[in-house]
Amino acid sequence: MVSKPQSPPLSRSQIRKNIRNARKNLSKAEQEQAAKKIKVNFFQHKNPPKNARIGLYLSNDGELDTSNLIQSLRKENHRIFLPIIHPFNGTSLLFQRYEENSPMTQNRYAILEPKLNCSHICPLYELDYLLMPLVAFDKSGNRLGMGGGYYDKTLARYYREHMQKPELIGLAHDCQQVELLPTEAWDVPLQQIITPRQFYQW
Ligand SMILES: Nc1nc2c(c(=O)[nH]1)N(C=O)[C@@H](CNc1ccc(C(=O)N[C@@H](CCC(=O)O)C(=O)O)cc1)CN2
Ligand SMILES: Nc1ncnc2c1ncn2[C@@H]1O[C@H](COP(=O)(O)OP(=O)(O)OP(=O)(O)O)[C@@H](O)[C@H]1O
Repeated sequence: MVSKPQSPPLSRSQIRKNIRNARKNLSKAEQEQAAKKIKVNFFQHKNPPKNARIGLYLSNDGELDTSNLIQSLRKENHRIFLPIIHPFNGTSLLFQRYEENSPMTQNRYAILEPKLNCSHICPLYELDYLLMPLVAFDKSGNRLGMGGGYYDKTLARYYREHMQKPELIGLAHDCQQVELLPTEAWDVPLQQIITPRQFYQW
């Protein structure tokens, strides 16, 4: 039998482009549904410790909307932290407390982040969970991000020093799953991924 010619595997940048388009094409109604389901799914599978410290993100570029989840976590007295692009090295992330009245500013990608206040920064190893944005994920928990390497660089430094906390959890739409991602040495795989439909754990 003649086997079908295989198309070459897509590159990281091609996958990034395709999946960014797919999630940007989700309708407003689909985004709202997804935001509600992710909240339900989170509390179904995770039982945060009392007054947990949770790293999160504010959605951009069709990412899964975290606003419902943030509201519910706050109601239960958990503490939310958002990424700030490091003011000195510009290549890694700091996590700063995000409250309802926190002063905010736009970063270089026009994403809102808390205005730097060193006394509100939480060291990574004191976060219980880090809920991370991603562009694509595969069946092994590999993660492809926006291409800045911010999370990879932040976690690489951290991983050399600490191992236990935080739990690394990706949040994504179901359409962001791909069969196999081409990986790089610096990629930090996720331990769990929550989508509106599924909970994956490795
Ligand atoms: N919501 C959210 N916040 C986040 C991240 C994220 O992925 N999502 N990040 C995760 O690391 C960091 C920011 N990383 C980003 C990297 C690239 C682009 C981006 O839009 N790039 C443009 C080109 C921008 C330019 O250079 O002008 C593009 O690719 O179209 C956005 C965020 C920190 N905060
Ligand atoms: N631990 C690291 N040390 C040094 N450079 C790194 C490290 N991690 C990533 N990089 C650099 O960052 C660049 C972007 O990496 P990559 O494409 O994996 O980012 P990403 O995972 O898509 O983005 P992000 O983590 O911000 O969501 C790469 O070209 C790589 O050279």
